[in-house]
Amino acid sequence: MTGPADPGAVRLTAPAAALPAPRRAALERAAALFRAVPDFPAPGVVFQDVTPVLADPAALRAVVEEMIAPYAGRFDAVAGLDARGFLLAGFAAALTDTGVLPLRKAGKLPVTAGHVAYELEYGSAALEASPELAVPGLRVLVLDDVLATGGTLAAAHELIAACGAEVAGSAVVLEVAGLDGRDRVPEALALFAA
Ligand SMILES: O=P(O)(O)OC[C@H]1O[C@H](OP(=O)(O)OP(=O)(O)O)[C@H](O)[C@@H]1O
Ligand SMILES: Nc1ncnc2[nH]cnc12
Repeated sequence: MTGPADPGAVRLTAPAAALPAPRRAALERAAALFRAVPDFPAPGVVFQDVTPVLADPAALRAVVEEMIAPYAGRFDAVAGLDARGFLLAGFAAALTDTGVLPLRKAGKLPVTAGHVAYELEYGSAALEASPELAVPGLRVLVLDDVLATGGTLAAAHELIAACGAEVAGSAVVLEVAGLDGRDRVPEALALFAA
């Protein structure tokens, strides 16, 4: 059972709240699918696991379509952030006839065009991009599952700019409250909050 006292409770946030009833129902269903995992990957962290949402066909489609809707016609490629962002970006690219640009954790790509280090809730990391991102003026939509401290998304924005491309917009499935991620990327769309 969820409620205000449940630290893992997920709620649908605006602008999705203003949607037609069937779409809103699909998103409400998605909200109920998140799995909150206490003390993962470190004590005190309530990890918001989006995997059950990705495994549900109706929820997955509703979520991805809502993430890309505000940016329709305004991006040339979709960047997915390592690792769950890859899955969202692949679906979004297929829906919009665009390509995928994986922004990977450092050391995974054979050839890199940029490298940006950052901090997150439970450690530090770095993102790298392939040379396909280094196209001046390329308009890139950035997708990820979770916005927490905002370190990852801010690093992605920095990496895209450093490669000469442009951030067309950013969207995450869920924003974790209380970690000030919104302060770092105020323009990012978040469909849900916890
Ligand atoms: O807003 P932030 O504090 O930067 O946190 C958000 C990031 O943290 C999680 O990934 P994680 O780095 O754990 O990587 P993973 O996909 O390899 O699990 C999540 O998928 C986001 O990418
Ligand atoms: N609480 C959290 N849940 C999922 N991903 C995260 N990344 C950073 N904090 C997170």
